[in-house]
Amino acid sequence: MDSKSSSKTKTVGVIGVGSFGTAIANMLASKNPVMVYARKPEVVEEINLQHTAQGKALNENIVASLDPEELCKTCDILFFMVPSSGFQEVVRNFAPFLFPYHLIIHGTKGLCLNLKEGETLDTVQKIGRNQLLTMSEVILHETVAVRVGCLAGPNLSKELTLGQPAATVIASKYNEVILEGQSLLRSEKFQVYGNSDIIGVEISGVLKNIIAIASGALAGLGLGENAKGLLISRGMVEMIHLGNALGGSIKSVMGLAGIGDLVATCNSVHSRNFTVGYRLAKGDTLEQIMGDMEEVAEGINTVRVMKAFLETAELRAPITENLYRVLFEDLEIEEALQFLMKYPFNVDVDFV
Ligand SMILES: NC(=O)C1=CN([C@@H]2O[C@H](COP(=O)(O)OP(=O)(O)OC[C@H]3O[C@@H](n4cnc5c(N)ncnc54)[C@H](O)[C@@H]3O)[C@@H](O)[C@H]2O)C=CC1
Ligand SMILES: O=C(CO)COP(=O)(O)O
Repeated sequence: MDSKSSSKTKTVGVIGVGSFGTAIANMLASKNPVMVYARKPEVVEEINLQHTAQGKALNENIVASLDPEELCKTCDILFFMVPSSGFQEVVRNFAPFLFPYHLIIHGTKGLCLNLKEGETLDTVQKIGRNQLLTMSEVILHETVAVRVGCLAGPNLSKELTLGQPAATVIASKYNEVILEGQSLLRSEKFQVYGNSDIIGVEISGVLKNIIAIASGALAGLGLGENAKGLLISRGMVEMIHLGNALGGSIKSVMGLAGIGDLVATCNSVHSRNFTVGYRLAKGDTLEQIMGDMEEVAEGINTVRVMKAFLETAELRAPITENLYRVLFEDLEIEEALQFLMKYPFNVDVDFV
């Protein structure tokens, strides 16, 4: 495989300058020059002239470009940090300029649908595993890139930006992707673990958002730590069964991307997903919340997608199913909670 990445300092690409993209770009820029891609000329100009992105401070080692071709020519290693809703479109814009020597790591905690033209989730209602794509699968479908990885774990961007200690997992089938990600991101304040189960790590990051919404709802109802402990442990079991059905291993849910991120996002007002649940419990409607939230809460779409997947998988996922009814069928949160409290869970640990 031919590679251009032999020089000591290499320019690393970051696609997306939202909360997470900015935090990761700053971390990468403490070791290497970084080129970020933004789609709006005013954002590119702000970064290049003022070293800020929508008001957030950026390392002076970071330059911005509007041009996917320039990023792909300049950078052998690209971090895709855009929400799942725009992921396929962005990857398609980059696809003509990507080669097998490129190494791609994404940080997106959502899913894409792989439906026939004209079909939507509303028209199909049920989906199977082959109609769902994780972001690494999108990259592999849309491009000639081979060395693909993901980054997931308890990584609330506000805490990363403050330089607080944290850790992440880089998952890939290719050890060189893990090693490269570790060498680019590892610092005194940021540990980087490796995992070869990329699907399990991606799915852990995706599914914990569902439980984070539910946790925010419990907090909004004024409930305490016992209820949260119950939710997180039953949520973990649900993630294990769903993750398994989607092709991930139990082990990945037990690690940083699963339990680690569950603990972080189920407890933090900095989590957008937690905030969605909290506001719902305080009486806001989903329309109001989505209307005034500037950043993406991936869990809302994930609940819809997983509900459609549950229609074909022979599985029950009571937290996801009840949250679906709260979000999309006007079930009161108190009623969903009562339903869950009466649910005939019996065995504590049924997955080992
Ligand atoms: N914010 C956080 O603490 C963390 C976020 N994540 C994940 O990272 C992903 C991105 O999240 P955030 O950065 O927080 O979102 P955000 O809402 O702050 O920013 C998203 C960025 O993507 C850009 N974008 C969206 N669609 C685009 C398109 N079609 N073309 C080009 N750019 C596009 C937006 O302009 C924006 O700059 C999500 O999947 C999220 O779950 C993962 C870990 C932590
Ligand atoms: O995934 C995250 C932290 O690890 C961020 O969570 P939110 O998307 O809920 O803000």
